Amino acid sequence: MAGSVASDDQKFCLTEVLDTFKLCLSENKEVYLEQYVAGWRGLVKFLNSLGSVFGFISKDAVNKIQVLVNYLNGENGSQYITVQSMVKYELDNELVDLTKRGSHPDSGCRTLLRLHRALRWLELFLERLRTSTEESKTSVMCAESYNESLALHHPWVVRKAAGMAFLVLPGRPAFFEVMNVGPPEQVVAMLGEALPLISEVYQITEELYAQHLLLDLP
Ligand SMILES: CCCCCCCCCCCCC/C=C/[C@@H](O)[C@H](COP(=O)(O)O)NC(=O)CCCCCCCCCCCCCCC
Repeated sequence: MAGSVASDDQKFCLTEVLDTFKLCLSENKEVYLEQYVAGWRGLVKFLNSLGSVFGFISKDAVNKIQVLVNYLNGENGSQYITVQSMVKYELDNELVDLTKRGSHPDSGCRTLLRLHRALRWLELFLERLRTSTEESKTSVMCAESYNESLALHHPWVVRKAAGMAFLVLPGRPAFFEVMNVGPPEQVVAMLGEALPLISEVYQITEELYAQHLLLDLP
């Protein structure tokens, strides 16, 4: 729809954001960095619309998005078209700190890894939302998803702050409202379509990182 592209600030619709992740996959199953980053941008916008308590989370996400955008727009941008090409380029040219942060503290590989771990949180959370009932609490679904994913990589103080932020998440009805997808049945249907793609992007990245022993980059 032309209208939805024209204005960036119009009412948020989560369907469009999740659709961005569909565009991430190339024919031979490589992950386009530009679309991946665009997906995260949309999610951050959504997060911001939930209130300023989430500011410390969106700020970190924005920083990481910016690091990747800078690579994409930089002089070696053509090496950053896909996550696969980025990994190859950075490893071949020794641009990644593998054991301890040193001369390459903000490599594309380590930066993307943080978002990749957050994508797992998203997958778990959306699956819980999809199968939730009217009685389900967003704060609980969010905390459970976080504990199973990102929390495993966060120090105590970050886990504590995150846990406190989750408590002020809007309840399920208001949350669905902000998603702006339509009635609950439509939300469930949309999530059912979006989740397999998010999952695939996650899986492909996970395997790539595992293959190159990059899953614990500092
Ligand atoms: C809907 C509620 C959203 C809750 C978001 C859950 C994720 C909680 C993450 C808490 C991160 C706290 C900020 C600090 C992070 C950093 O320490 C840490 C490590 O980085 P470093 O190695 O460079 O130090 N950074 C990270 O792990 C990256 C975090 C990126 C989080 C992005 C979250 C975007 C959330 C988008 C919400 C969209 C929800 C849509 C659902 C319908």
